[in-house]
Amino acid sequence: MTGNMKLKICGMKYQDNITEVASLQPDYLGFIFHHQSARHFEGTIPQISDTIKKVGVFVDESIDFIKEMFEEHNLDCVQLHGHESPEFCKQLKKLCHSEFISESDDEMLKQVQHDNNVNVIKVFSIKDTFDFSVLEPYEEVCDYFLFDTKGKLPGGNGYTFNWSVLEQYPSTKPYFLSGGIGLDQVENLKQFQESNASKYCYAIDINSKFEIEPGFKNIKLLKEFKQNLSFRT
Ligand SMILES: O=C(O)c1ccccc1NCC(=O)[C@H](O)[C@H](O)COP(=O)(O)O
Repeated sequence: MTGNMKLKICGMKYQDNITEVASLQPDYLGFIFHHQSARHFEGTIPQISDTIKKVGVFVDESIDFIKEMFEEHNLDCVQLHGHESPEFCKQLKKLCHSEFISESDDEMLKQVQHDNNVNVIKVFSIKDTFDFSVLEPYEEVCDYFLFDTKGKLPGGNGYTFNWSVLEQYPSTKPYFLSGGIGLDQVENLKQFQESNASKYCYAIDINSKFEIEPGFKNIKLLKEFKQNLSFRT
């Protein structure tokens, strides 16, 4: 079934480019807070539509650093690309824009904090096979899974994995499909969307295949991609 997925554009770096990409109305924009990445984000995120969720991408960072970036950039989601444990995700789930949830008895306060809570996206890298049992301890402590291609780098490797592995997906948790997705994958994506493997595929995540240079996105290619695949609004 086409037209039923959200779109995340990851690895945003430059102010004007962020504004231009945001005008295409993706559902998510990703900012990488990892110094070793060529897409490492510094500075201020310009004002963008409230309908676009801001995702902070982290690799084995401390809770304190994630919390600092979450507040400074008013992030909606935290994407964990390293070896973060289920316990770490559980701690992060408590993150919200007021403060960490206290053991308050005030139901109203709890509700407000709940609405402000971060969405945790835990990343797993796949090549040709994947042991899905590793997902089990994360089921209760994150909101989405993201499946990326295993490569030399923690992310942004620029090539796809064997999506048919996802036919064995044992969970009902919505997931992001990522890794090397470009215009050349449009036909494969349409086929994937028709297959059982995509039943819980919630969003498509794109990055390096739409760049003029690392972090600088090609608007023309992005428009073409959006036109070729209809996304859920
Ligand atoms: O893109 C990076 O440089 C990066 C570095 C470290 C951690 C994560 C990173 N990217 C996160 C993403 O969500 C990418 O969109 C994902 O890895 C797919 O990238 P690509 O293969 O280039 O489409």
